[in-house]
Amino acid sequence: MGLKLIKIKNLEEKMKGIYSALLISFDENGNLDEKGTRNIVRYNIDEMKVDGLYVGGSTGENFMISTEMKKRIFEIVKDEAKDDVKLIAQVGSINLYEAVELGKYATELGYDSLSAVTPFYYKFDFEEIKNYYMTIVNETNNNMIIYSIPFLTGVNMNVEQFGELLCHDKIIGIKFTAGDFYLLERVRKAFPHKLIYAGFDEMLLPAVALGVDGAIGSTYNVTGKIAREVFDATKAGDLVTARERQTYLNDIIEAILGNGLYQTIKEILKLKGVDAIGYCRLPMKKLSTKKIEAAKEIGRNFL
Ligand SMILES: CC(=O)N[C@H](C=O)[C@@H](O)[C@H](O)[C@H](O)CO
Ligand SMILES: CC(=O)C(=O)O
Repeated sequence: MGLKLIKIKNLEEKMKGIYSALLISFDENGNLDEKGTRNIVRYNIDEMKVDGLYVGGSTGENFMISTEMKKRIFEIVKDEAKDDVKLIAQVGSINLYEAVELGKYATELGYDSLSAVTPFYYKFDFEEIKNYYMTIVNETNNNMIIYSIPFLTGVNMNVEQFGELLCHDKIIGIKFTAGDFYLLERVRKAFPHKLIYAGFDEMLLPAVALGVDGAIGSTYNVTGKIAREVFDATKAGDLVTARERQTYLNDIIEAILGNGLYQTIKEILKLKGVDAIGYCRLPMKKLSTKKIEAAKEIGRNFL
């Protein structure tokens, strides 16, 4: 094996596993609750036993906050997590200058890899998308994980296009948040040494069956241990256990989605004793008193 391949394989080994897409605590006026956010970080590491944190994702309400606040979040999460777990900083933005600035910032803080959502809103063509990733990688010299989430961005890439990005050494993987398992399998086969993370928690089992290296999800902030059971059982070929655990996980996810995704997970964290304020940023709404009660009920019943 060539030296380069060994290096890539070592990195891939280290970055595998279950990552929470980190929730951030905000107060009622949308200010960052730093102490609460630190407590969520600790809960993920100490109680959910995750292998890593994905910071600044959809779950981090990242697209609704200022550059300065994004930087502060990267800073306090690194300060709290230290080197306990792997850290991925999602820096993607349709303002490429912001993405580069954040990428440099997170790289200096010591984040293990960057990730960037495919640029969205305008219909960027593939040449533009490729230029976006190459710019971030070249300016930061950090690793990059492509964040593909077509149901929110409208950006669909095919195997050839993923391949054009993944052939770059620094582009180490994909966070694949889609239900297109044919595409997932084709990418897996074409790039056996790249990292693929499953993005939909409710479809973890089939993604692991197809050979993903890890998973990044919002619900793992509170279901991390169940996710690991699904992951391990599927890998071990124990499909009876894997399905039973995925079904249990999906009962929880269905209830959470029905009550308000991020708001409900934040309420469950509080129920679990995590001292965080736990509002979401506008325009995301507050839970009604009834829904707060329902969120607690989900936590009490399942977790
Ligand atoms: C938009 C969003 O939050 N996506 C997450 C990951 O990509 C998932 O973890 C989902 O939240 C989860 O699978 C529930 O649908
Ligand atoms: C993985 C996910 O939920 C996120 O982007 O935050």
